[in-house]
Amino acid sequence: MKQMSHLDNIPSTPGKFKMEKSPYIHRLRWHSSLAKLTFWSLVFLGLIFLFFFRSPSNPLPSDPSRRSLRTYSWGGAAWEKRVRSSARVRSRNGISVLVTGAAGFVGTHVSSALKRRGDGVLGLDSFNDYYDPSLKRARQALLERTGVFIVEGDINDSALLKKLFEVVAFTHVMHLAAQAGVRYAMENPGSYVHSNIAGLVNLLEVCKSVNPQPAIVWASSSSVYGLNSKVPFSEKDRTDQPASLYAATKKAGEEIAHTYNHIYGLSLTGLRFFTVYGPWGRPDMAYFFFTRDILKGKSISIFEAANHGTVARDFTYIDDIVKGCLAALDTAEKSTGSGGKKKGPAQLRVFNLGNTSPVPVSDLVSILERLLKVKAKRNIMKLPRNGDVQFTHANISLAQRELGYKPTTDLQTGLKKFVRWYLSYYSGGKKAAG
Ligand SMILES: O=C(O)[C@H]1O[C@H](OP(=O)(O)OP(=O)(O)OC[C@H]2O[C@@H](n3ccc(=O)[nH]c3=O)[C@H](O)[C@@H]2O)[C@H](O)[C@@H](O)[C@H]1O
Repeated sequence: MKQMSHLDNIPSTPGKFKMEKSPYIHRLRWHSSLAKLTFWSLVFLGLIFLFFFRSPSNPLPSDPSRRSLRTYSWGGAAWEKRVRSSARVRSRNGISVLVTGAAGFVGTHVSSALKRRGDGVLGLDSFNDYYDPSLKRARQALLERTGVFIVEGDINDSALLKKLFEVVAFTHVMHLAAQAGVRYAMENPGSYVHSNIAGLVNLLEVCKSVNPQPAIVWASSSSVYGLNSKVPFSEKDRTDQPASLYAATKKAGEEIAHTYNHIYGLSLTGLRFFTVYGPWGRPDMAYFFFTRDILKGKSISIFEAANHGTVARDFTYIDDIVKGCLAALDTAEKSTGSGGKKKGPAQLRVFNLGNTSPVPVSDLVSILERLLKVKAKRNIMKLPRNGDVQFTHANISLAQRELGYKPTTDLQTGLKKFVRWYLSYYSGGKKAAG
């Protein structure tokens, strides 16, 4: 009773207390306070219940901002054996590489190329549902046939990453796991922070602590050039005007890489990919969903800039990108630190990996029309304010000089290969599509 009158005496809103004098009002207040107490107690109990009894095996995969809640099962003798066997180097002077995002578009191609030349490869992928996970599973099946095991897990899971380094002393990490897509950043900003910032930092934290430290090559993006209008884009140009949160997180990644290189002696190479396309590509990219929609007879939106200005991209074929990635791994110097301590200066690089011949999006559509033998229903619309920039164009002389990078596939040739794969994959021949 004492407690109640005490509660009763606490004004819910400052200044209100003195006005309430009638005993009737006091009774009402007593009831409403009891009701409030009961209500908040139930809310509190509910929260405790949610916190402690939420089933970890019931993730929320359709809400990527909550990906941190997802749990995966890993570990055990059989699992470790698979990890070891996948990462075993089978050629002289081969390297052992942890490929994050291995079930992704670029990750699958890079993993299979490394495996083909006898390197040890272990994949890591969260299989999130940003786009159709069945495509990721099909890529996984493809890699499994070549002897690459993909561990299912999140780059934010330190315990898992530490375990992987305990089992295998990876010489290199090819870090391709990321939240991709420029326009989606407006829909789900949290997923970009989760993967491209928190995930990257977590990975670097583990890499800096292990002994020996691996050399790291990772995917940055052409989008870091943002509103830069000096063409072609050179690594020396300004990258402080990102036009999307995606671009901002990739740019942040480059700065984070600088820090880990500076403090811990990690060898870090960032690759600025320019609109990569090809077989086994990403369904969220324009060339991919244009193909799907043209075949379905659905209209497609083609963006144009103000005053009918052309929107263009330096589309880069996947095989050229793979060569650039492998060359970056092969020329990466060793990290200089160990066990979290820097011993000397380490390599820090950034390269453009583009094609150096931008193509207007409307020309991309014309090529697809010819290859698919179907006329597109074109809906020309003004470039929405969604993070897209008007054009990209890579200066690749640095990559040419340092990596021997030389793209050889033009858009026409590359799209032909993509369309052949697309038709085979989606006409029921999913398994045959290679
Ligand atoms: O280089 C990168 O770093 C990025 O490349 C890719 O981004 P983008 O270059 O924007 O590719 P993509 O979406 O295929 O749009 C292609 C063109 O079609 C135009 N576009 C797009 C959609 C549409 O409906 N209409 C349209 O005209 C659109 O305006 C654009 O001009 C990756 O997705 C990204 O993850 C990142 O890696």
